[in-house]
Amino acid sequence: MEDKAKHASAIKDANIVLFGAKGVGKTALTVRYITKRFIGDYDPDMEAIYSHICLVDGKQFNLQIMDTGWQTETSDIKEDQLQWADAFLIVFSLTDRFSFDIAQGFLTYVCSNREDVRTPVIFLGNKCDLIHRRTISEKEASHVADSHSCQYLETSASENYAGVVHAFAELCRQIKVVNKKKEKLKKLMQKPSVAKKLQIRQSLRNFAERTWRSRTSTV
Ligand SMILES: Nc1nc2c(ncn2[C@@H]2O[C@H](COP(=O)(O)OP(=O)(O)OP(=O)(O)O)[C@@H](O)[C@H]2O)c(=O)[nH]1
Repeated sequence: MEDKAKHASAIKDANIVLFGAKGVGKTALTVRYITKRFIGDYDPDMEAIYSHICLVDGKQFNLQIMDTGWQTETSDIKEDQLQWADAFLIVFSLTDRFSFDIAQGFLTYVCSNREDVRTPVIFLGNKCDLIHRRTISEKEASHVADSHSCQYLETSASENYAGVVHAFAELCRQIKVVNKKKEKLKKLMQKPSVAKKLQIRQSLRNFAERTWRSRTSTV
């Protein structure tokens, strides 16, 4: 019982990085999530890391949220940002097609360059309160997310605090699943019988590769 209580309150560290074009609401989302407030105007182009402790499904997460300055090119994404992250929020504005196009590029780039193929990514359409200025449909955006096997969500940093909390909570849930898988694999690798099997498999693979190379080099 005591063990269970300890387990429930164990704090997991998790780093989240937000990417997105200028003015899509990266700072508004982060500040809204942490302070519950929507302030309206923020210092543009300032990179900052915010700390926040949250509780998701009885588990505490010690979040470090990196609100990056805006980017327009995938080359603006830094290698250390990709390595640092345990999860990504790729944000665009539902009222701005240019930001959607940029976000698609980021999604492709992050999905193929993240540290681990299992690192969670959520594609996020923000400003859903601006119904009359909306230019990207839910169908179009979720199709893009599906093609990268990512979750798609819509938020309004200004009007819907619960939606913002939901987006961060979903990331925490996905991080939890990935961490569990990693731990399981680590434990498995510590078993001598499994390590032996993997070693044999690798040797066979190396042998097959060598044979294939020697055959193709004599052709
Ligand atoms: N209506 C509405 N406005 C929003 C929402 N989120 C952000 N904004 C507004 O959009 C503008 C840009 O928001 P920021 O949070 O500064 O956007 P950002 O992505 O951090 O911008 P950069 O730092 O320049 O990249 C501000 O005027 C916000 O008030 C939203 O959900 N709805």
